[in-house]
Amino acid sequence: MSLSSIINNIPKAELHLHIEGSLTPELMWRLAKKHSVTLPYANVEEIEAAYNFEDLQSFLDLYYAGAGVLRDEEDFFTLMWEYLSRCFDDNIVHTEIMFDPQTHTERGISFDVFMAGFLRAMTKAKEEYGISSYLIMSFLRHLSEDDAFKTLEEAKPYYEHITAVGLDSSELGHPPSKFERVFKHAKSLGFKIVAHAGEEGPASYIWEAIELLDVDRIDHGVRCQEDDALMAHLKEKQIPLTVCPLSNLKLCVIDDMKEHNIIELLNAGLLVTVNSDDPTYFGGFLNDNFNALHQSLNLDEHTVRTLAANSFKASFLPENVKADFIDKVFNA
Ligand code: HPA
Ligand SMILES: [Zn+2]
Repeated sequence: MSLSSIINNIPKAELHLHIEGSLTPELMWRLAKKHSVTLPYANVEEIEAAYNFEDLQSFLDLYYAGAGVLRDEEDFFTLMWEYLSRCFDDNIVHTEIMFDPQTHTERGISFDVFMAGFLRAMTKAKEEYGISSYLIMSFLRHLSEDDAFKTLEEAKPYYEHITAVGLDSSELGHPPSKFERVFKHAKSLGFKIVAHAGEEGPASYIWEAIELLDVDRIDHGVRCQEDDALMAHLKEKQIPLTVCPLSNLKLCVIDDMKEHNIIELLNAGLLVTVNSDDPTYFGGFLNDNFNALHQSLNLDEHTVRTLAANSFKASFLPENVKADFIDKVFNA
């Protein structure tokens, strides 16, 4: 079997995916028409052509603008349903999905609207595809900690549907320490904790996420290699890194996929996983990320299976469920 078929056929989990970053240009166009929103593009091709980024911020500007077409429950349902259908195609059997409530509440769209749409699609995907999915509520780090506290409070009726709390958006200048109190509170409520750190920001932000936010996983984390003591700590504690290769390339964190350090991190004993981040903006879903790594770094079959097994190991699934999937990864 070719490596690409193995990539397709083995069961996988995705742990770093922003649902707003799975909005296809076609859906953006359709919803803009539906709600009479004027986009700065003449057609779908122009939307696609605009996806050339020089850094994280240049992407985030388009990403937040694009999310502006999401207005009613049906829109959020369709967004989630299209992503979960794509998971089915890629043989993703479990996914832990980030959503940015403040992107919507700031526009006057309440939790009741987007949560109803998300949860309806997630239930349907479980029934029709057998895909399990968890939600990670992410705070926007360019906003204040008070705003994050307010968001955590607004989410109260939905706590049972939210597994973890995360931190995303513009990293530089917004270190994890800015959110120490709200994450302490979220942890006391029983949420798992994740945070983007070490994507554009320095290794010290990864330390802060570990020491001040008490994270269960680091999102990205690829700059950990700049600090030997941090590498040793990540290895010893097996704190997972949810790495996103095509995202790193598109946002110029690396200049060439051949430079990607994911395999070096794996070989150094770190628990790394492969993820798509914002697939419709970065040019590929999960299997595309595996294939891009394979093309540039020449992965072997054992490495692919190890990365897929890591996706379950690093997930928030119950231990017995993880073990069953890991078994399947090595026998599929
Ligand atoms: O890669 C990312 N980094 C930070 N914030 C984000 N929000 C969506 N994607 C990202
Ligand atoms: Zn991300």
